[in-house]
Amino acid sequence: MANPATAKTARKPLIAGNWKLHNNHFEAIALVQKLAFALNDGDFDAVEVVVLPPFTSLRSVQTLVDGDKLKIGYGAQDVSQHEKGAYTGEISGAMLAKLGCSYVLAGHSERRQYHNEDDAVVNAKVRAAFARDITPILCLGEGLEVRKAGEQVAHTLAQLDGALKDVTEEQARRLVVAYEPVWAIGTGEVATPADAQEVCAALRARLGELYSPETAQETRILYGGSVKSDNIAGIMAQGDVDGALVGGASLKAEEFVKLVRFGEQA
Ligand SMILES: O=C(CO)COP(=O)(O)O
Repeated sequence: MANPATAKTARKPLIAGNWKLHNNHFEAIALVQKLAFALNDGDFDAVEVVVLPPFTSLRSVQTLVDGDKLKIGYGAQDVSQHEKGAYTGEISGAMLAKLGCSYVLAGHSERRQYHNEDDAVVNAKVRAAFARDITPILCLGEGLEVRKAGEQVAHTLAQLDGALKDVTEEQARRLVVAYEPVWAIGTGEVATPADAQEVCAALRARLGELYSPETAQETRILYGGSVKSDNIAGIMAQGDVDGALVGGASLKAEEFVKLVRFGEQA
């Protein structure tokens, strides 16, 4: 078994901003420019920085990132499980790949809750992303009732199993997992570092069972849910937490920059 400390060092931290339903394309450009202006090469060497704007802002973000050779990555918040066809309102993996998206969220709790996405749909979306060489950020997490019942580990592991059906080991090596307890999203109710570590460690162990210990050690596992500059340091100090998936705090450039510099926060 690899030394956990060594293994963690080998995984580059990822700080991803999920903008949700915020920022038209003008606002998106302004925010990415502010981030690019404030962050330096040292930041980008230490941490991978990614933004996940709404679909309508992706083209503008692509043009800015490509034109100015910015080191900021970008991706989408959702992808259709379908390749093409009569699916009004859907966006395919091929379309996202054409826009240069490196990442796409799959199974965010807001999609599960408001769009009835179950594990089978999430699995199809994960595979649709991999089919286009886009890295899915697979979101998992329990609601408050499950947490109160102490079932958070079993619940998230079942979501992981469901989402990774027919995903190959070679694909799993590129996967990013995000543990986002639903009760901590947008509520200001952040999980304690120990809460985050408990589930992230269990997810990594399950990846080891489903694939191999090597793959489990390579996979980055993020925490998400009310991450702010004043709580990120404790969360990032955990052995199995490799980054953060950030909603509200990613909409303000100054705050997002502080998150990227999590090592400097108290
Ligand atoms: O859902 C989240 C990121 O995907 C978390 O959102 P908040 O950071 O606003 O709680």
